[in-house]
Amino acid sequence: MKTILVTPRGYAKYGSKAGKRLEVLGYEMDVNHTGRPLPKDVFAEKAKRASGIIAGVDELNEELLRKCRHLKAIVKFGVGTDNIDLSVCEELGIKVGRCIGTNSNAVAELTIGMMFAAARHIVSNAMNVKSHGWDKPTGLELFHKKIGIIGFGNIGKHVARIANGIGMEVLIYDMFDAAQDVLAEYNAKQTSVNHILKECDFISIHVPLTENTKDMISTKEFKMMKDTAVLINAARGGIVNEYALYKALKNKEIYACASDVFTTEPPHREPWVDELIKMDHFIQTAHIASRSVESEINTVNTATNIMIQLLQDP
Ligand SMILES: NC(=O)c1ccc[n+]([C@@H]2O[C@H](COP(=O)([O-])OP(=O)(O)OC[C@H]3O[C@@H](n4cnc5c(N)ncnc54)[C@H](O)[C@@H]3O)[C@@H](O)[C@H]2O)c1
Ligand SMILES: O=C(O)[C@H](O)[C@H](O)COP(=O)(O)O
Repeated sequence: MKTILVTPRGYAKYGSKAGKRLEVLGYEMDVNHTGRPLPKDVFAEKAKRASGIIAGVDELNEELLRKCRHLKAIVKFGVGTDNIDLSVCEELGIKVGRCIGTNSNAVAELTIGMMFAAARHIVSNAMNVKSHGWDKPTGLELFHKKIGIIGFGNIGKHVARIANGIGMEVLIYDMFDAAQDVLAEYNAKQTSVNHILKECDFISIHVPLTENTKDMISTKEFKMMKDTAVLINAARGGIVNEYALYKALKNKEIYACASDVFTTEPPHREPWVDELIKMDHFIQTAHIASRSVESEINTVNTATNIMIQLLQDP
């Protein structure tokens, strides 16, 4: 029997009907119902037997891919494929699909939520009240402030749309120039990364993790930012150099940062990482940006359609 390995929790929750469409085509569904990512060794054993994998952030590196002798297709339950060695997939003829746009509004809404939370100390103040305090910190408003969006793809555009509604001035940077009508639609001005770093009050990262974007925001870039700047990273760990971020926050070079991602997830508990995570002007969430009911249902359907298409392609 040919098997489709499915690891994401969203698929286990909402995918039983969609999974039947693959069963009708003769595939057995091996769905991870644990609610947690599979341990690496368990994932590897299951992957080696699979014809298709609907994967979350599970690592599909060269060593494992070369052992997956039955594997025809991988569908990323989301968009970021930095966990999959794409060049080895190409060499081995393993097709790779991703669910473009299905989670982009979910990520944009979390991004905007983090901007408000970081600017108004919502998390640290709620924690203070939970431990019987009644501190009253003063924060910053978003209205009439400049937001710099680095990466103007599906998520960046949703962030721009919401930021417009809040009354922010929207500046964008992308490696590809946006067309004038698209800029007009999002009421956005195209500029350079350096201009965004120097001039923006809120800076939000929405590029993929690649060799070009690793450490895109590090010591030099923090020095360029305003000391009132708020940085949001709901893209990938490693695009913002976390040690440089720790130094910048410790030295009050920026106002605050909120991050949904970390280079290693969960973060390795080194002393400086613990110190960073405890800082009042730093918010860390556990890579939850894509996890809304709406986004997970959308992604289940799209991932299933793509898997069927890839398995049927000659
Ligand atoms: N936190 C989460 O749960 C979560 C969820 C979804 C996506 N993401 C991350 O967000 C990223 C963006 O997602 P998306 O759906 O908007 O993807 P997308 O492909 O629609 O947009 C990415 C944009 O980045 C631009 N880009 C790529 N490299 C660049 C560079 N070096 N400099 C400037 N621009 C560059 C591309 O041209 C593109 O416009 C994903 O790759 C993923 O890593 C995170
Ligand atoms: O790139 C994405 O779409 C998401 O960051 C990623 O896939 C989240 O994966 P999850 O932890 O929800 O499996």
